[in-house]
Amino acid sequence: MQRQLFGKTGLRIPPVVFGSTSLGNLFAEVPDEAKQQVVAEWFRRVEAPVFIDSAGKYGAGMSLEIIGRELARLNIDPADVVISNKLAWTRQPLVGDEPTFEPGAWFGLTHDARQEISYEGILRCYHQGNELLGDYQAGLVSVHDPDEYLAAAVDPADRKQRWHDIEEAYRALGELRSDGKVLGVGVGAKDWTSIRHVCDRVDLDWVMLANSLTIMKHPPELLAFIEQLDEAGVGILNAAVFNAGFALGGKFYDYRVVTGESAEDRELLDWRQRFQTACQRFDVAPAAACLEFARSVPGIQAVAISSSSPHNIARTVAAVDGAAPPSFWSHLKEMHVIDPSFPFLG
Ligand SMILES: NC(=O)C1=CN([C@@H]2O[C@H](COP(=O)(O)OP(=O)(O)OC[C@H]3O[C@@H](n4cnc5c(N)ncnc54)[C@H](O)[C@@H]3O)[C@@H](O)[C@H]2O)C=CC1
Ligand SMILES: Cc1ncc2c(c1O)C(=O)OC2
Repeated sequence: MQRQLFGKTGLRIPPVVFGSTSLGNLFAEVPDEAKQQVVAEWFRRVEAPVFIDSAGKYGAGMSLEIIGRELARLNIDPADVVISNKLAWTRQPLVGDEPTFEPGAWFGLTHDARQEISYEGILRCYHQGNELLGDYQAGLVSVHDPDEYLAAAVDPADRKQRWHDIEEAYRALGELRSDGKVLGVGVGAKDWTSIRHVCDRVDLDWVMLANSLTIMKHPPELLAFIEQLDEAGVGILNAAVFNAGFALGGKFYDYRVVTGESAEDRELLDWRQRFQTACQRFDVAPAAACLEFARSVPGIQAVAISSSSPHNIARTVAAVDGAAPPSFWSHLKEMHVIDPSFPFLG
């Protein structure tokens, strides 16, 4: 498993990094036992230092808390782990029965979360994250989902204010970097055009794309942006490369349920059918195809995968080093399962 230099962070990272939404009960309450096994599997399947992606939002701090607890239980040396914490939400006491943020997404939470994007707010996210991590610390930090923060603007003046908040948050993160507290500053978002906007205004070391460059979706404009990032020496993590599980048969596509009722949904289901048929014909595991595709564009150093079950981690990690035959990729292009003009693979 070949490690690569990660943007301007100075870190050498493995081709697979571990996402941790499931430790925060995204879409389902995962038993604590399974979470313990998931963290242990990370260290069994990838040579240290292992790279973990988390966020204060994941389970309103639950994901960070469990990471800290399990690393300590496994006696992991802090030098053997890199934790990337996406900042924007702080843990708050739970008032009432249900958390108020992202209803329907998180299950079995003990806390609520509040969005805090500003100079002071982002520092609160950072410090609280390190408290939740206990003996460990975030070595990388980013602003989480600036796309959603901007999309919530009610008018142009509000949007301008929100950009100001984001820039102030980055001013604070830049200080953490120049003080030597963190190794790099980045961004994590599902709308890659918002990442491009941030890159135009802020000096980033790395970015995390989510739901954006996948076997299902790979617009040429994004490929051009990735090339630009690569030339500028900005690191790239590719996340949610199964489009939140949809490509593998899950019911969520980019974190919304596909019911099959709209024309768009029918197209998605039709795509999946054609993808699965091709995988069967060439005897390629769908997850392996998604992972190879997600790493095929130069400039991407790693994919972020998350798992609610400890059982598929070994398989997923093994798949990252595998390669499907070129004939499989040309077939996907011929069948328009992937864009025939995609310049890599096959
Ligand atoms: N805004 C941001 O910055 C975002 C960051 N992320 C990061 O990326 C990570 C991965 O995203 P996910 O939400 O997990 O989306 P994903 O596209 O990786 O899909 C995950 C789903 O696929 C399943 N799965 C994983 N490996 C499998 C296998 N080998 N066989 C069958 N099923 C398998 C998982 O159990 C889960 O249901 C997150 O944990 C997070 O760290 C994800 C989304 C947004
Ligand atoms: C809004 C939202 N939905 C799902 C996910 C994230 C997110 O920010 C994330 O970072 O990982 C999965």
